[in-house]
Amino acid sequence: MKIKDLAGAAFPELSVQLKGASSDIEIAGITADSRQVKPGDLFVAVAGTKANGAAYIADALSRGAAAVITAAGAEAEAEAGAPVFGLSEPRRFLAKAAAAFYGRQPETMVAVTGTAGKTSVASFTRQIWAHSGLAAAMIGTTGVVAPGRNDYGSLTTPDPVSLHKLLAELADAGVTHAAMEASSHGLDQRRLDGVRLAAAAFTNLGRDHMDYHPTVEHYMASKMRLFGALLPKGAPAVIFADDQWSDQAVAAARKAGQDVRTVGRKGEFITLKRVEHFRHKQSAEVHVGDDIFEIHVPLAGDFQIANALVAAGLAMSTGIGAKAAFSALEKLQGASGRLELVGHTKDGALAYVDYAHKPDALENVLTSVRPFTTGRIIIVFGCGGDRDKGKRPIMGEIATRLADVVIVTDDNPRSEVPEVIRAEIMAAAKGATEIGDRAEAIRTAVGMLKSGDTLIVAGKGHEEGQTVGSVTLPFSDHEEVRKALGGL
Ligand SMILES: CC(=O)N[C@H]1[C@@H](OP(=O)(O)OP(=O)(O)OC[C@H]2O[C@@H](n3ccc(=O)[nH]c3=O)[C@H](O)[C@@H]2O)O[C@H](CO)[C@@H](O)[C@@H]1O[C@H](C)C(=O)N[C@@H](C)C(=O)N[C@H](CCC(=O)O)C(=O)O
Ligand SMILES: Nc1ncnc2c1ncn2[C@@H]1O[C@H](COP(=O)(O)OP(=O)(O)OP(=O)(O)O)[C@@H](O)[C@H]1O
Ligand SMILES: N[C@H](CCC[C@H](N)C(=O)O)C(=O)O
Ligand SMILES: [Mg+2]
Repeated sequence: MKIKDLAGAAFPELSVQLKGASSDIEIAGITADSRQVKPGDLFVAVAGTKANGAAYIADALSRGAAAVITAAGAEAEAEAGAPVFGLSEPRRFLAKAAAAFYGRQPETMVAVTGTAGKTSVASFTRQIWAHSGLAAAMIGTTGVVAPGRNDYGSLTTPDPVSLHKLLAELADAGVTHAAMEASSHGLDQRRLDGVRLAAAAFTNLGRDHMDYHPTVEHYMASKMRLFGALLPKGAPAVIFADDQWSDQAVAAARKAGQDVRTVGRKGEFITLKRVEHFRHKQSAEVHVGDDIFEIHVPLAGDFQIANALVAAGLAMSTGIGAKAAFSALEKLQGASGRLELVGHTKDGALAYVDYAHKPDALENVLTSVRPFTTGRIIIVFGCGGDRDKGKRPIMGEIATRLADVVIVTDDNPRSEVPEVIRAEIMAAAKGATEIGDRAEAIRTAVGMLKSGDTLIVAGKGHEEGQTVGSVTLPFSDHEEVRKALGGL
């Protein structure tokens, strides 16, 4: 593909620089990582959190880059060898150029943002579409699920080059519908700017990623790019109505001229009237216009009703009828490691694996299991290293307030000293026990279970590794819980 065809009219800044022969430069591939450059590739230098790609232009050229895009101003300093063009938004260019280069995307794409519930909503939306016979996919924290495909994930929102390569593969394999997660990092770093969205959704906002975002307003504003910058005018914006931040999300979508569809107790598109919680399932009455539906969700946790309604809202905004959407909910499978029942003791104490690794999620999950726990709630959790340190004491406090037995352990300490992370949690977790080794912490907790108790092992969910330093050792909460239950 020629460089002039990569970004089309979207980057007049580039068009004016592409004079004469330079506009016919052939591009063999695109990358933002100089170490990945192959001869003939376009290297897009972007400024990141640790490094500035502009410092690697020489490296990219030495590996045979055919051309370079960098921040306006930085091109003057680059060594010659191939054309170097300066743009005001290299990250946006990267996303648009990757979309143009790989070309195809599933016809109907939706994206969901929010602090908690993204993976669940993306997974549920895929399941509702699939229930109606559509070739549907999901892309998110747990990976990629599509007909005949199930890949383990790494980033919640992949970088634009991997994302568009993936979307083209899915479209070529016949996938027509895809639901993806839009993380705040992804939105802020323009990873989704090349995706053609048919609808988008917002679940809620709570504390997360305060190591990356300077303020909660910046965090919310990054999320609101989904409506303000990405979703086309007039397209459906499905918004969970019962969160503290719902009004701001509605205002952002209205300002962008979108078709706002609220769901929840205060929702106008899908109105939640009544919920009954059982041990492993929930039933609810919902109204859509003048129609009344009784829905049954075979999952525990109040929050799953909220996620199910957002997913139904997205499906109903992309061609699925209300009846079909709600009947699909009866067969819903929870996303791996989201309040997932992994087993129970002989006398019926339940053991769940959950992905709560932030305060609101922990609070939600602990309050969700209280109504059906006649004995004690036992929680095993930790906090990740190289991530928001402020959430550690907050999560310590929540755990001790809402659970009866708290065991603080390790969860991906990464480059930090695990004892220090645990101490920061323990400082606000009066009466908690500290057991660094996660497998031992799980064994200890399972060994304590008595009839009526509920165990929650939180923080790692679907993860298959424990990252200590720069090494990821195989580790699965599911497996450790099963092993411990088997040994009773
Ligand atoms: C903080 C963060 O989001 N970092 C992501 C970001 O890296 P960055 O732009 O900050 O990279 P950098 O290291 O500063 O380097 C800047 C640029 O120089 C380039 N470079 C660097 C070295 C070199 O030799 N040559 C070279 O060209 C890099 O490729 C990069 O393009 O862009 C990279 C490529 O897209 C990501 O891999 C990387 O994710 C890191 C690994 C990460 O851990 N991200 C997490 C925090 C994340 O994104 N999480 C969200 C939300 C999770 C959730 O709550 O669900 C997610 O979407 O997963
Ligand atoms: N709607 C919700 N409201 C509050 N908490 C929720 C909600 N949905 C899920 N949770 C909690 O958050 C955890 C993660 O859920 P999920 O993976 O669906 O969210 P996510 O937004 O994708 O999270 P991440 O950003 O970490 O990928 C669950 O295990 C549960 O503890
Ligand atoms: N997407 C999140 C996942 C955190 C999961 C938790 N197990 C941890 O390692 O902190 C992040 O990268 O911040
Ligand atoms: Mg997720």
